[in-house]
Amino acid sequence: MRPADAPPPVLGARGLVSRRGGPRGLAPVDFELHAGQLLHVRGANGSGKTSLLRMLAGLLRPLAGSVLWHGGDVRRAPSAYFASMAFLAHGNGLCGELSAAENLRYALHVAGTPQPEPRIAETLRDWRLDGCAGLPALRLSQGQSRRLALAAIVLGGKALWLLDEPDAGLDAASLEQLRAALDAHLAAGGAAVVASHREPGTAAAHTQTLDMDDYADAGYAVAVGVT
Ligand SMILES: Nc1ncnc2c1ncn2[C@@H]1O[C@H](COP(=O)(O)OP(=O)(O)OP(=O)(O)O)[C@@H](O)[C@H]1O
Repeated sequence: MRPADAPPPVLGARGLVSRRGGPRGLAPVDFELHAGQLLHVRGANGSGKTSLLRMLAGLLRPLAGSVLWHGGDVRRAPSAYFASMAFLAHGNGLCGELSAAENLRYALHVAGTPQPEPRIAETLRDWRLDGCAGLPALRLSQGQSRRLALAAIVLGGKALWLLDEPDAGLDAASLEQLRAALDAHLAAGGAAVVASHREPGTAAAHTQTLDMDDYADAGYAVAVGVT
């Protein structure tokens, strides 16, 4: 049980039910995520991982339940929540005609987190995109596009990352870059929800697991891991 003076979780789901359900129907999801923690959402294709992330991102209205941000229902103070959150969907949200560097600047501007040019150049280097910074995004490979979208999330510096299969299409070096970015984000007090068929590779002490298959079998959600 949490001590009375402990801060509430940064993110929580209480009885959250997707109107899409999974293969076994509708079951409520509950979890609590504190600063410095990552929730790994795993499960079979169609088990509801994307639907859960879309509900957390405010893009899919739940059938029941609520999303809590610092203990308060996000519907009561949506601006504070959306200003603190970055969502990476299956698509990368790139503009094909703009160059990789222009896409990065544009994404940061739209997120309200513009960054100085040296930091943009440094991040492009970190993600091994400096060689294609001037290329139109439509010429980027699948993995390069994913890396660019991830670079925007990292550089944006939001407190909460919601990442739907961020590792899709990434090579070994980029997977390592993603793991390091997640570690740094958690170490800085950030939180993340990551849907993936792979283990995120973050320290066990900072990682919870929500298995959508278990919850589909049992009829309710289970979150295990750190307390
Ligand atoms: N746009 C939609 N309209 C209606 N049902 C949908 C829609 N998108 C997904 N579903 C259904 O919702 C359920 C959960 O799908 P979801 O995409 O959340 O699963 P997932 O666990 O992310 O799968 P995957 O691992 O294949 O990405 C599935 O039964 C799917 O058919």
